[in-house]
Amino acid sequence: MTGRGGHRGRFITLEGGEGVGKSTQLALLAGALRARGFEVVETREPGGTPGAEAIRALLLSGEADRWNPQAEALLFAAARSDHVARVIRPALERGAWVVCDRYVDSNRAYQSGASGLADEDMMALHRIGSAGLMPDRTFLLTLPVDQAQTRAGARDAGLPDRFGARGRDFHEKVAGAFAGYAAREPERFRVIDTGAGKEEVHASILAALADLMP
Ligand SMILES: Nc1ncnc2c1ncn2[C@@H]1O[C@H](COP(=O)(O)OP(=O)(O)O)[C@@H](O)[C@H]1O
Ligand SMILES: Cc1cn([C@H]2C[C@H](O)[C@@H](COP(=O)(O)OP(=O)(O)O)O2)c(=O)[nH]c1=O
Repeated sequence: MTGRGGHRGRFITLEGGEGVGKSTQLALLAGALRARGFEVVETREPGGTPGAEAIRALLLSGEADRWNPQAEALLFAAARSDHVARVIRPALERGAWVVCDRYVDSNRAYQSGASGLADEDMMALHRIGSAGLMPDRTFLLTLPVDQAQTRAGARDAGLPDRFGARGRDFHEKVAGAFAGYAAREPERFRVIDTGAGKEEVHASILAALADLMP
């Protein structure tokens, strides 16, 4: 999509399990892109619009079994549909860069890879809800599950949400599913280990965006 001045907006997503460093890296990346003079829209899923934030509250609070996996998948796709239509597409059309904390690959990894639904069904929901809009680049941030849980535990002061509260096996399945998608789509994905310091990880992410810079 080409904005005014001929600059094409880019759509970047950060994916990975809880506590791997997505929000930290999103803020650093947005700052670096702004320093290069781009308009940058920082956003997250589920959420990013009033309607999608309302759905987020339904999804992340309450009992572990509040929703069955099918209902959960539909709610995430509904939140994404509103977010894409009201925020992401308009931003890309005016030539902005959009950096988003989680997107459809989270739907695939959590509701399909770890909860047993079919990946093709998640992609079908994405086609219906969001015309299948895919990112230009997806960073899969990786860290061993126990280290990520330690980081998330320190951040959340021992109060995890409905997903964070699931067991280690669930989070291992999520990580395995993400790795599988990244291996199958090497053009779109870059896998970044976040065991190093924040600035070092940030530098790796910027280097892995060089081919998309105008
Ligand atoms: N490279 C890093 N090294 C050490 N701690 C980090 C690093 N990146 C993030 N953290 C810390 O780990 C916690 C989880 O990071 P966060 O960015 O919130 O993860 P996510 O958004 O993936 O859940 C935060 O307290 C953050 O400050
Ligand atoms: C976007 C999305 C998120 N999720 C889950 C992953 C997270 O556990 C939760 C969002 O919580 P969030 O607090 O944003 O994640 P993090 O702890 O990584 O900062 O929702 C899905 O299961 N499917 C999806 O499509």
